[in-house]
Amino acid sequence: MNTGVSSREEGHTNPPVPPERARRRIGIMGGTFDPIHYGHLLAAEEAYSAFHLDEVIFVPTGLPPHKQADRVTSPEDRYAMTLLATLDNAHSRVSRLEIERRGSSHTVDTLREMRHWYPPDSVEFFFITGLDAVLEILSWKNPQEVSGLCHLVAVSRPGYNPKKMEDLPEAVRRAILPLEIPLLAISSTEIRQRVTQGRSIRYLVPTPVAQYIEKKGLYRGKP
Ligand SMILES: Nc1ncnc2c1ncn2[C@@H]1O[C@H](COP(=O)(O)OP(=O)(O)OP(=O)(O)O)[C@@H](O)[C@H]1O
Ligand SMILES: O=C(O)c1ccc[n+]([C@@H]2O[C@H](COP(=O)([O-])O)[C@@H](O)[C@H]2O)c1
Repeated sequence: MNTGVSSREEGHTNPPVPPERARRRIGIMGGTFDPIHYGHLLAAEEAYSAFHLDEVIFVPTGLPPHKQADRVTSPEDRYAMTLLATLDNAHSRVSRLEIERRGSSHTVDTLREMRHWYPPDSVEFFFITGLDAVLEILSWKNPQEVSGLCHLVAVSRPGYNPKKMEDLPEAVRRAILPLEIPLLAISSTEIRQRVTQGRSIRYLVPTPVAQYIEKKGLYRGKP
């Protein structure tokens, strides 16, 4: 037991007391996840390691602001697939925050709400997005406030040029942490198309997600 008494007085060497971590570092991986795939999972895991995060919270959107609501799979199915994909990862969890909130799922509202889950100034948020999403951030609700509430981890994604981030306003750029990850040219669109065409999605999504899609008959009739 560490009594706080120095090792010399106790006659043996105490292990060094690790310095207190000032603030918890929480990754937030937001997405429509229709369905979740290895591109999402790799982005979250790479951010977890690169920024020494304590955990990553996956937040499936309720109503994705920039996607046509009637073409998106039900929030409950997307939530279930996100859970299945992350169950084997002890530092990941999935939040129902956005799927239980009414109206469009805006990141600023999520960050404002999540701040109140923790004591004031005890947490730092790392919102994890693909480069494609970060380059669109000026079309989000209150992008400058978003940039003030979190670090924006911009992970590389095939087909998007990181130099384009230089065109964003300084207030947003300040919040961005670019992160190069192994490029995976996987998108949910392509997975949906493959299922519709009866092609394999093995090795693009975790097996339990592929099984869920099959069992529920998702994407069979829509590209
Ligand atoms: N292959 C990938 N590599 C890196 N980031 C990705 C990848 N796929 C998606 N992301 C990022 O994950 C987040 C959630 O993405 P989303 O759920 O919209 O998936 P998507 O594959 O882009 O979907 P869709 O094809 O339906 O538009 C976004 O920030 C997106 O940029
Ligand atoms: O806040 C906004 O207005 C906003 C607009 C577009 C996208 N986002 C968020 O960006 C994340 C990726 O979105 P998407 O549509 O690529 O799945 C997801 O968490 C969305 O809620 C947020």
